[in-house]
Amino acid sequence: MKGKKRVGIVLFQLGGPDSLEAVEPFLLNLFLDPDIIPLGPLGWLRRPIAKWISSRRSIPVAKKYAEIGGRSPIGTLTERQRAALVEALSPHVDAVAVTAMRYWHPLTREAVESLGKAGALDELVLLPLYPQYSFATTLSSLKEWRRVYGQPDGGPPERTIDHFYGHPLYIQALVERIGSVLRQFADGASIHLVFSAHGLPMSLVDKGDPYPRQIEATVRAVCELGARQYEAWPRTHLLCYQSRVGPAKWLQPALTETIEKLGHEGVKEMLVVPISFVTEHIETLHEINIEAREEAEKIGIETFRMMPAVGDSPLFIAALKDLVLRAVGIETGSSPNAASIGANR
Ligand SMILES: C=CC1=C(C)c2cc3[nH]c(cc4nc(cc5[nH]c(cc1n2)c(C)c5CCC(=O)O)C(CCC(=O)O)=C4C)c(C)c3C=C
Ligand SMILES: [Fe+2]
Ligand SMILES: [Fe+2]
Repeated sequence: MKGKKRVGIVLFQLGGPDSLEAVEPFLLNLFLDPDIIPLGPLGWLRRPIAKWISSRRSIPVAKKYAEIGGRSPIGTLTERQRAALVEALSPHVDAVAVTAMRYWHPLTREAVESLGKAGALDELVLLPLYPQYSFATTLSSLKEWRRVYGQPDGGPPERTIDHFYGHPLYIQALVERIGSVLRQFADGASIHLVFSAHGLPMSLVDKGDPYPRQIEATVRAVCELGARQYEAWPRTHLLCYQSRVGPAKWLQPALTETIEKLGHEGVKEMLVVPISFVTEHIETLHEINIEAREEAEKIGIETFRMMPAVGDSPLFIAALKDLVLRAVGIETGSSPNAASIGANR
């Protein structure tokens, strides 16, 4: 009998500064990315503009990183996901998983080097850890992969998982996380569920970026499943977008406006659900858990809670495992219904 397949897995993520000194070069890498800031004919100004923005922005942003422990936890938390995924896959395939961060170490180049050291592979699975596809995240990472890795002759066949916003185990992982926080309220049904996704400039949405539609689909699926599984599932939910950068028009409504509006309506209890992230980082730990919380308190909201990210929870790792096994054509028999997975964007 043939042994297990050797499967390379590349986990793509945004990355974050691992020290306060790394904040400025991290931001420089981010603002140098034409998929984050398309400059069109002004592209030749990219470097001076990116240098200017990152040097100015690094001062307030480093203060925020200082308040959440002096670094982004995204590297450590992604490493936990990577290790848990390899372990979960071990009965089925011989997995070699590496992480390719878009703007800070381990960068894509380092991921390619690590894979090179792993020896021959039967297949390669590209798995961006962004549940919802966006030009700014998924596409940017995959383009960087192609630039750095190229298309080596005789390389293993590549399978790309470019989104998983409706995967039943991912949805279940979110519902379970929300459920665990709902229990901390006297009556879950009467609180406000506020889904908060990372924002996106309207310029990308107008170019056909499927991200907002996929976010909406995730929210719908979570609420449908939650209402079926929990008697005290909140009767009201809203979707808003956080972390706008710069003066251009972004997806609306903003998280801050939403909190303000709910406060004025007399809402006293809310649970914020970060919906586009799979680990904690500055956007959840600072923007929601510090800044939005302060805002909420000021406006009279008495109980403000945030759902912890799906992280390396067994259900989320099971979702990633299922995605990888399907990508390499292995059926385990315990997989969820194929029809509900990876619906078209
Ligand atoms: C879900 C995913 C994300 C989308 C879509 C996205 C778009 C996007 N982001 C910026 C600018 C910044 N993002 C920053 C941090 C950051 N962004 C995401 C995810 C998405 N971004 C994550 C996970 C993080 C956290 C990284 C960490 O340190 O832990 C930052 C840096 C922080 C700051 O300066 O506020 C910037 C800048 C743009 C412009 C954009 C769409 C075009
Ligand atoms: Fe971002
Ligand atoms: Fe951001």
